[in-house]
Amino acid sequence: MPAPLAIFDLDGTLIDTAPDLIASLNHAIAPVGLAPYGVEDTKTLVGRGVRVMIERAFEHRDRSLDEDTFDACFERFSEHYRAGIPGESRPYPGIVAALDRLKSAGFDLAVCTNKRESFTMPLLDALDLTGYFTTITGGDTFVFRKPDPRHVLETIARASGDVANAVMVGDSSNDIDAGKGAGAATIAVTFGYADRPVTDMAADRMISHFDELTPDLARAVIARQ
Ligand SMILES: O=C(O)COP(=O)(O)O
Ligand SMILES: [Mg+2]
Repeated sequence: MPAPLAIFDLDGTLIDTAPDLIASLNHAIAPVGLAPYGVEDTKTLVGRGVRVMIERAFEHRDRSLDEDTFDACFERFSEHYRAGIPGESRPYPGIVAALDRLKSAGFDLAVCTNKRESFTMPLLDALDLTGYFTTITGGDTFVFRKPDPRHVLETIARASGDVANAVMVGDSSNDIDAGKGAGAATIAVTFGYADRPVTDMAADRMISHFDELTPDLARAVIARQ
């Protein structure tokens, strides 16, 4: 029987990345004359990767976006974001202790994020988190990504886990929908960038601080499946 597996979303779950995402977005859109966004806009912009974030930034300002403009914005975003890592991004309070607890209790840990690998890996490295995870999959690891359940299923497969013994921890409906669709247990965090009320996501459990994420809780949520 494979070890229990705890799978974490990244932006808004493991790491509070909002200030850096928004700063790089503003850097990317300034030359085309789009007014800057604030950190409070993260909830309506972030969650489905950089492409969608840039598309939404134009949509929200009622501006059309052609492919050349997108490419230029994407380039500017990528260069600025990568150069700034880790910037102001920090692991959420209590997450490192929670990862330590789970690991000590025999859990394997994985990351399943819609963030591209080329941003994900350096950020996890810079914050000394990489070593915790047996598997890290990003928004461009496969041809599908959350909320597609296959992103979760393939992450579990790469971690040699079992969906019946896995829990997906995330902040947005992408994470909870993908986890539930895969048949995994789900835990929603209430401190991230949810695009809709966390109470509406029907996760198996909600937590408002990582102090609540104990091996007992993770096992209980998995057992309830
Ligand atoms: O980069 C994004 O838009 C979302 O990333 P996440 O899946 O880690 O929340
Ligand atoms: Mg997230």
